[in-house]
Amino acid sequence: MGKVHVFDHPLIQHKLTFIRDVNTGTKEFRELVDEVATLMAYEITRDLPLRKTEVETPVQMAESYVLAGKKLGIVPILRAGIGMMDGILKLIPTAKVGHIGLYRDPETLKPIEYYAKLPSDVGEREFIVVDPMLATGGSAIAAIDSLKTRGATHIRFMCLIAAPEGVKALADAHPDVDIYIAALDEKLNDHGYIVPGLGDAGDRLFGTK
Ligand SMILES: O=P(O)(O)OC[C@H]1O[C@H](OP(=O)(O)OP(=O)(O)O)[C@H](O)[C@@H]1O
Ligand SMILES: O=c1cc[nH]c(=O)[nH]1
Ligand SMILES: [Mg+2]
Repeated sequence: MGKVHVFDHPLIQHKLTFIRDVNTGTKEFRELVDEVATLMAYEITRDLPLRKTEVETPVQMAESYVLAGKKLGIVPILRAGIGMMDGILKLIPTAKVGHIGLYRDPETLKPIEYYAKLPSDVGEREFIVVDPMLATGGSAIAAIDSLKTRGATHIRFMCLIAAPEGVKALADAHPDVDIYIAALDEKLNDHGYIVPGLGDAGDRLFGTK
């Protein structure tokens, strides 16, 4: 079973309050999601492996460290995942980016894939799949299915807000995938929205409502 990590860093929790706020407009919402994504990227990379190296400083040679693990890939789930991408790339600028396009059918709540484009060296990378919302879990499960079908073997999932139903569904479907969240909310409502949540992440990011 994958682990579930809740990032309780005070800056993340503070910014999340304003992301949730119904009175926060599109510009500020987008900026806050970007900032929280950067902070979450800082936390999620905490366990990346290092190897020792040497560097010549202006004073003398010094023992130091560089990253030594697999190369990284970020996969935002379109659309809303795009809102987290730049914030992550600020800290991991050499990561390659794959895109998986999914929307939730409003009647059935089932995800429909409409796009997938991944780096060519999928099998050699460790992927972080990102989406602000983990509701029923259907979209995250489908995105990770799609990545695995194309050869990915090391995958983590990162979101802002998760419902318990989505965490359970994702953990059951992909027990090898660790889940990183900023907040675990109460439940889903009858329309599959997270309660209390933040509303429709895509619409709030892109101003489409
Ligand atoms: O866990 P689930 O029940 O699958 O719901 C979560 C999905 O719903 C939202 O996307 P949406 O379908 O609204 O598409 P959008 O990003 O294009 O707005 C959200 O960004 C997730 O991808
Ligand atoms: O609460 C929710 C659930 C799914 N997608 C969203 O954007 N918000
Ligand atoms: Mg949406």
